[in-house]
Order: sequence, then structure tokens, then C-alpha cells
Amino acid sequence: MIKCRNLTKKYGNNTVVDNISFEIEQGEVFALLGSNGAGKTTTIKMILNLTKKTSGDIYIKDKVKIGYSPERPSFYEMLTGYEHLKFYGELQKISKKELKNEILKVLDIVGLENNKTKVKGYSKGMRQRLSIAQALLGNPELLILDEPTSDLDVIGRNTIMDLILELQKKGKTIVINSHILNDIERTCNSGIIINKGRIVVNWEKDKTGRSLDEIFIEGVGNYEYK
Ligand SMILES: Nc1ncnc2c1ncn2[C@@H]1O[C@H](COP(=O)(O)OP(=O)(O)OP(=O)(O)O)[C@@H](O)[C@H]1O
Repeated sequence: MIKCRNLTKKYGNNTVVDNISFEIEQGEVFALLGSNGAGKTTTIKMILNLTKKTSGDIYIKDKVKIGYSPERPSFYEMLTGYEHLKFYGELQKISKKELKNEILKVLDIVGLENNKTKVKGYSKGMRQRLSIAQALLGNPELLILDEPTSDLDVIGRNTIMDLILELQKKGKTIVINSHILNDIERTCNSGIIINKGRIVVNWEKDKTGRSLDEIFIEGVGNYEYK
């Protein structure tokens, strides 16, 4: 679905993504892991073409639709979830006829009720769900979710992770950027651990029998920036 080759991003003299290469297969749930400031969001933004790469190549399956849930989603607080999605659906030029069904479908998938509650009354978990619902509008094949469980309690995180597994069953390819290794271990098949812009571990679930915590600490902790 995605191939990155020697991807690099510099801000001035600061190399924040440093020559990374990885591949994401269709249908997999792939993790971008790393400490704060490692370069995960920058990598996502280059894939989405929201930030220009400095060098390297990104190949994305031809004509694939991408849904994106950003690290800090923002909403029109005075709108209901339905109205919010209607606004974004119209921006996507989904026809009026299809849009209503589409919104009801994505609300149902993420487990949000279509009621009169305005977004300002939403809990953090509901906001994450709404952000994922927004990403699902237009039925994209590829979903990129930046920190989909940040700020959520363990129940909220579990629900979002169950939702991600459901979406995988529906055939989506999903890229998740997260710090929460338990969530990743439950949901993802493979991923990369980045430290200071470089890949320090190519992780594949169940390959070693070791926990992701251990692998992460060893990969990031023992890494010396050269
Ligand atoms: N627009 C920018 N201008 C300059 N430096 C930037 C810019 N955006 C990001 N950076 C720097 O790039 C580095 C990587 O940031 P990035 O947001 O990709 O990290 P991250 O791994 O997603 O971190 P976190 O988990 O904390 O969100 C950081 O040092 C950050 O300060």
C-alpha cells in the first residue's frame, strides 16, 4: 500500500526524519512508534503531502483514498456530530443523496449516536470516535490515525482499538502513530520504532516472543546517535 525509500526531512540544519525506508502491506495495521519528537508525525505528514519531504521517495497505491485522523483534531464545537460530518462530507463533494446514509453509516461504525448533543458536550473518547468517523467518510482504503488513543482511559483505549480491529476486518489498511505499546501490541501486525528520526527496530509481532516494551526500551535506550 505504501513504500517509503530513504525518506528524509530537514528543518534548517535539523534532520528530524533521517533516511528511513519501510513498506506497509495492504490490509495490515502498521505502527509508527518512537519517543516524543522522534519524527512520527512528520513521517505521516510527508506521506499525506502536508509537509514537503526533503529527499527520498514515497509510493502509495495508485488512486487510493486516504482517511486521516490528526493528532489534535479540531471540531466546530457548536455543531452536532452529524452536522460536523455533513460539513466535511460536503467538502469532499459527496453527493447530498449519498451523504446522509454515509454519515449514519460512519457514526454507527464508530459507535456514536446520531443525537442533538453538540461537540462541546462530547467526552475525549467521543471526540476520538468523531475524528475517526470523519476519516472514514468517503470509504477510504487507507486510514492514517495519529495518536488515536491519546488522553483516553483504559476502557476508551480498548474500545478504539477494538474499532481499529473491526476496520481491519472490513479490509482497511491502517497506520497508527502511538506511544501506548499495549495498544499497539494488541492491534498491529508490524511497525517501526523511530528514534531521533532513524529506524532503530523493524518490529514484527510474534517473531521473537519478547514484549514490545522490552524491544522498545532496548531499541531506543541502547541507541546512540551517530
Ligand atoms: N514545522 C516544524 N519546524 C521545525 N521543527 C519541527 C516542525 N515540526 C516538527 N518539528 C520538529 O521535528 C521533530 C519531530 O517532530 P514530530 O512531531 O514528527 O515528532 P513525533 O515523533 O510525532 O513526536 P510526538 O510523539 O511528541 O508527537 C521534533 O523535534 C519537532 O520539534
